[in-house]
Amino acid sequence: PVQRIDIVSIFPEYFAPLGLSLVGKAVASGLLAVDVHDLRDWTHDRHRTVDDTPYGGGAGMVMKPEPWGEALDALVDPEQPPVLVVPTPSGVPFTQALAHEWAHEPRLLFACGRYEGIDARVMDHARTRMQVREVSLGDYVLNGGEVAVLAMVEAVVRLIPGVIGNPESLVEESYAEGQDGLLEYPVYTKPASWRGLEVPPVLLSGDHGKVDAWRREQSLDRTRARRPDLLAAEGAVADAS
Ligand SMILES: Nc1c(O)cccc1[N+](=O)[O-]
Repeated sequence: PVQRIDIVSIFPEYFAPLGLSLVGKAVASGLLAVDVHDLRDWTHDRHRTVDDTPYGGGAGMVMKPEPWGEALDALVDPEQPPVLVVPTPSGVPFTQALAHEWAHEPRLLFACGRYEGIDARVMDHARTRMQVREVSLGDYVLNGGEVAVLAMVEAVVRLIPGVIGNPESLVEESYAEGQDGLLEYPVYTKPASWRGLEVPPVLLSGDHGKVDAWRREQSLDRTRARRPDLLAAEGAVADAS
């Protein structure tokens, strides 16, 4: 499983929360090392410049290749190169399957770029010495990759055996799926009545068959309403079988 995660960003303070969460516990228990680096440590000019205007024109700024090249030179061990993960809106979708895949990698290096992106030659050059994964968390505009890296690091680290107390190996688990690719059903706990709102009586019936049936119906209703795309995939499987 993952033993070492490096994160490079011009906002290293963004990753302070990692020390609090389950990631912090995993690091404290020696399960893995997580190191955050300031990209500007690999600049040499007075203003510690990391970006410049785009060739070909256009708005915004692009991250210069030199600092990234030097950062990767410093952080990549040729004997055990990491998977380089670059969050970008132009990436392939990040999925639970990818989280599982990366949880098996001994080393991961997350490169946080600004929205307009990192000079493409950085990824091209990196591909000569490590696997490079350009991934997107979703189709919305962020100002940089830091938020995406926080999400991806959590998704990956929680899968490492021993991190959330699950001694077994990387158990295959679905993402939002309650069962069979459907969304989770609604959940309830005490009190049975709250502000005039009652817990669905079936859940208090003690009839596990009825509870299971009710939950499946709820999952189906929710999936139809919120994620018809999952049903299409489900349907496709049904058709194929
Ligand atoms: N969407 C977005 C962005 O706008 C900037 C950096 C990373 C991402 N992303 O991973 O989805």
